[in-house]
Amino acid sequence: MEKFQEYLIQELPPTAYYVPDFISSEQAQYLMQKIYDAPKPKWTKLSHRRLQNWGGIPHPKGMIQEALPNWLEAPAQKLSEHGIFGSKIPNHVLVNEYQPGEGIMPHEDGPLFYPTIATINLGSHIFLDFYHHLENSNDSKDNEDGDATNFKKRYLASLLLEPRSLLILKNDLYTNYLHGIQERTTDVVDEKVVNIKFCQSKLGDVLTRKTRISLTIRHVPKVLKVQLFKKK
Ligand SMILES: O=C(O)CCC(=O)C(=O)O
Ligand SMILES: [Fe+2]
Repeated sequence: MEKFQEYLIQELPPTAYYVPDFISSEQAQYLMQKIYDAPKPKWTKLSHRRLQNWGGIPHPKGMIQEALPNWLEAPAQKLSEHGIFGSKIPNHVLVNEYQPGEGIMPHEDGPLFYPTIATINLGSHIFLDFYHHLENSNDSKDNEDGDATNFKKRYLASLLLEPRSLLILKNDLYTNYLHGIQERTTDVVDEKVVNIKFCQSKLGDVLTRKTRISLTIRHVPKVLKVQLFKKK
């Protein structure tokens, strides 16, 4: 992890690292091609994004593990060599695709995962927003305001995720805060974007979203050692 020390985001609770230009344009192109080469049924369409699940489906009783394809194994391996997952090797990758105007509700990633997530960003910028948990915000009683107002009050800060960057989230920020992506087609870079010094964009820029892909790389500790089909 020492390698990434210069990319620590001091303005957020521990711990976030934002590494610009983590992969080359060629590597980005290659990953995108592999993602779009996947057969159509590999995509799960949700109402505000679509996704590909690689490595198995995480489940409280344990994930029935499938080997990662080579094109995902390589970046997963590289990340574990950096010590991002302690001694663990990532065994799960969720690919998310967002069209402009799509996003993901504020949420936490939960107990099925080792509490670290590494995200490789492709295609377009996006803002990842962080929120306090209800019990940590100043006014925990105004639940009735409705979700939108509520989240406005609980909003903490954002990271601008530019294409080819790597984001690492762990510790308190992973466990005790929510993250989400607002459903917008443009984003204005303001002082709430706390990683701007690592970005190409500048304060005041208005950024138009294009199709964005994220590779969220994780370690699922609980796996079932079952073999459904005997290998010949
Ligand atoms: O697309 C992203 O960067 C965030 C996705 C996310 O939060 C998740 O898959 O849990
Ligand atoms: Fe998440």
